[in-house]
Amino acid sequence: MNFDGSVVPIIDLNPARTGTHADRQAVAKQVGEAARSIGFLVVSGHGVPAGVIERAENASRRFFDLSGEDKVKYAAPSADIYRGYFGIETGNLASTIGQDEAKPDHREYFNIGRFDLDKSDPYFTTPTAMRIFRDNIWPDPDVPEFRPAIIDYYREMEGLAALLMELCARALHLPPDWFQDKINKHITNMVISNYPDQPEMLEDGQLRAGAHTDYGGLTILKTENKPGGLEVQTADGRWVPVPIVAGTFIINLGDLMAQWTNDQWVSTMHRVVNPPHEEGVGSRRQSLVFFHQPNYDAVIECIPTCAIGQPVKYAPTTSLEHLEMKMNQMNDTPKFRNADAV
Ligand SMILES: O=C(O)CCC(=O)C(=O)O
Ligand SMILES: [Fe+2]
Repeated sequence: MNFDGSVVPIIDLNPARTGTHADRQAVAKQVGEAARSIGFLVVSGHGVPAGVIERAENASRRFFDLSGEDKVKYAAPSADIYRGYFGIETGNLASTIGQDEAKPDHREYFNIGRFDLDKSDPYFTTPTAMRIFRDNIWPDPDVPEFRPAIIDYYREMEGLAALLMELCARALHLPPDWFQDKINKHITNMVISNYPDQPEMLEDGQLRAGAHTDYGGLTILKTENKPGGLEVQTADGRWVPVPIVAGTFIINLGDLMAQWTNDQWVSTMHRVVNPPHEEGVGSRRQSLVFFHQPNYDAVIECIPTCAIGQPVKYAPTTSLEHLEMKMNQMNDTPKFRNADAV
């Protein structure tokens, strides 16, 4: 089942989308095996149109091609707003696992949140909601195609995430809709990261993205096959590359899935490494990352089928409580420090 000898399996979702009940169960079983062993999987047959992906990738590339001066026009107006453009080396993901001294990640990124809130539903207007559902910042004047392309892509990701969560429920011997009321008002942040060409070596110990686990339920990643890519840490501590297969997405579980399952499933440590020096020129790499995050008030506690015969490891938390705990650990270095150097 593993792709090309990798520890990360490739799983065809097509039978789960179009097949019989038995087909769905069979795909769910594969998802469960990957979740239990490495916490990463590569999915093909996902049904997301290639054109939607391509438009989102092209619009994003055009955004990052703007001058630093143009890009900072789309930066968040204050540090507590996690939207819009963040300049190169503004933070280090390794700070979220306690490595406060780690050097800043050599990437720039753009954050997008939900854009279609039903304001007649009080969930979306509470003081907590006001803090989370900030207005998006769109680069309309400079890249008018960005907003529609990203909205279409984000909608596709919502559908794919719902399918994956249903497969997770099946794999955990839960009713297929078990996660439904925990994700139907999700608070997903999508991050588009650009890792620029690296003509020069970075500082010792500095990476494109430092080691971390993701904070939410699951992450859907679309990236490129470039020198200097994504690595996952195996249970015995080795770092191994994740295969980049045309037309697929990489899925990884986040901390909430590990807590829900009492660590039967893994929220795997991963990082983005630098290209070899001789391949630094031409190594520019872009990732579209959909951090599927359950409803802010979703309670995360050991699910019944994972509590059998084992002590429960984690105290209950909520989706938002965990997210904010991790966000507060992120050691933001001064923002937009080198914005015009890219
Ligand atoms: O760009 C990648 O391949 C993954 C980045 C990542 O792990 C993240 O942004 O959380
Ligand atoms: Fe990550």
